Amino acid sequence: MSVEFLSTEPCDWQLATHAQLPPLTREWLLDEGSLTAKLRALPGDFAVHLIGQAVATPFANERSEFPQQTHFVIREVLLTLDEQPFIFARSVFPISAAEHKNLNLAELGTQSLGQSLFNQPDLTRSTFEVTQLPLTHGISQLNRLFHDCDELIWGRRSLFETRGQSVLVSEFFLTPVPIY
Ligand SMILES: C=C(O[C@@H]1C=C(C(=O)O)C=C[C@H]1O)C(=O)O
Repeated sequence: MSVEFLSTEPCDWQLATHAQLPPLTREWLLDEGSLTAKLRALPGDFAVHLIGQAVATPFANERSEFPQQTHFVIREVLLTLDEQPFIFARSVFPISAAEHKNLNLAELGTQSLGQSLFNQPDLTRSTFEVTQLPLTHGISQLNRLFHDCDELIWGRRSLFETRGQSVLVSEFFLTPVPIY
């Protein structure tokens, strides 16, 4: 069964240290803790809505994070509070990570990827890269569809490493996140 992912175009990323981030934006984008935990601390019922998870071809600037790998799984989700989408997240990981018995990535379903990653004792995370999307980007259009709101959507990405495996996680902060 082929999956229709929502991400249809890559983003331009830059190291967070080079970006001029307003203070509240910085507080959200550069928080190194679990975004799932951060959302769960807000009012409302938290849920992960799975858009899709399948073997697929990442964008070139995602593949370049895994120079030795050739086959990948892509996972896209919406993190919601009371059914309102707060975060659109896209994760890319090699098949080897999907098959790793301790990571349980292949069976995640609507469980949060973060709950699996942040339970790993040897977890490390790279420096954040950030992006601010143009209104024409597909993810900005997604936000308009959900929230009838035009904003330059902020995103961040980082590379998690655990058990010799790597997971590239990109998270896009939709307009209910209090940074707009
Ligand atoms: C990495 C985390 O996991 C979150 C959940 C995701 C998922 O279930 O696919 C993807 C990205 C994150 O927003 C986290 O909670 O920090």
